[in-house]
Amino acid sequence: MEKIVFESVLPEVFSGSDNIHSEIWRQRVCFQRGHLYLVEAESGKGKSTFCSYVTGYRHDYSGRILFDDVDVRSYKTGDWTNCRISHISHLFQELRLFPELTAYENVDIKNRLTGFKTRKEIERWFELLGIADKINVKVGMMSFGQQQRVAMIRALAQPFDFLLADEPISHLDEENSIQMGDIMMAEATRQGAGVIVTSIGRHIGLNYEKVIRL
Ligand SMILES: Nc1ncnc2c1ncn2[C@@H]1O[C@H](COP(=O)(O)OP(=O)(O)OP(=O)(O)O)[C@@H](O)[C@H]1O
Repeated sequence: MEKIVFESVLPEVFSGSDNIHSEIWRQRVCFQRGHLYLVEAESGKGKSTFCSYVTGYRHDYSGRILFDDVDVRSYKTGDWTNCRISHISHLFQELRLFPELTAYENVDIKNRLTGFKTRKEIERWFELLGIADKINVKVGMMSFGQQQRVAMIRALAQPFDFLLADEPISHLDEENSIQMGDIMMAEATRQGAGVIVTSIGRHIGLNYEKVIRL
């Protein structure tokens, strides 16, 4: 997939509001593969809603969302499944890890769908993110910041054309944020993928090509 286009999209929840000043809602915006975007907004403006539309978990909007000129309203369940396995990866704001599985199992359960990364490569990410000692610990026993790092590793353990990172560093210190940004961009560059980071204010210091106010 080369591009994602939002055309006059407006979430139903905002349909009664005349007071919308957004560079995405009701506008035309094109996200291109291989480019890096920051979507900034205050709480409640719809960052998670935006991600849910791109990943097909929600469809409560007017307007059109196009993947390479195809309106995603025509997508069937199988199309969305294929998309999530091989084209769009999503780091959820609320992570959605399985607390009863270990950190490694959480990554492996995704990686096994495509066999994209070797165990060695995954272990290397755990090392780089400073949680190698937690690899066999149940996620329910880890801090939120540690879980955030596991969720990023899981998001990277698949092929993708676009990566959506919803508030990826909300619980990380400066050093880990930088490391997370480096790892994320290294993998995105390797795959030639587009990256869309959302932020409420504090964000990873990357060379964003476009900053969009939601
Ligand atoms: N599943 C849903 N169905 C319908 N409306 C929703 C749903 N989830 C959130 N909303 C509404 O959409 C609006 C935007 O919410 P959203 O969670 O996308 O904001 P956000 O910018 O991600 O906020 P935050 O930074 O606080 O997480 C809110 O008014 C919210 O009530």
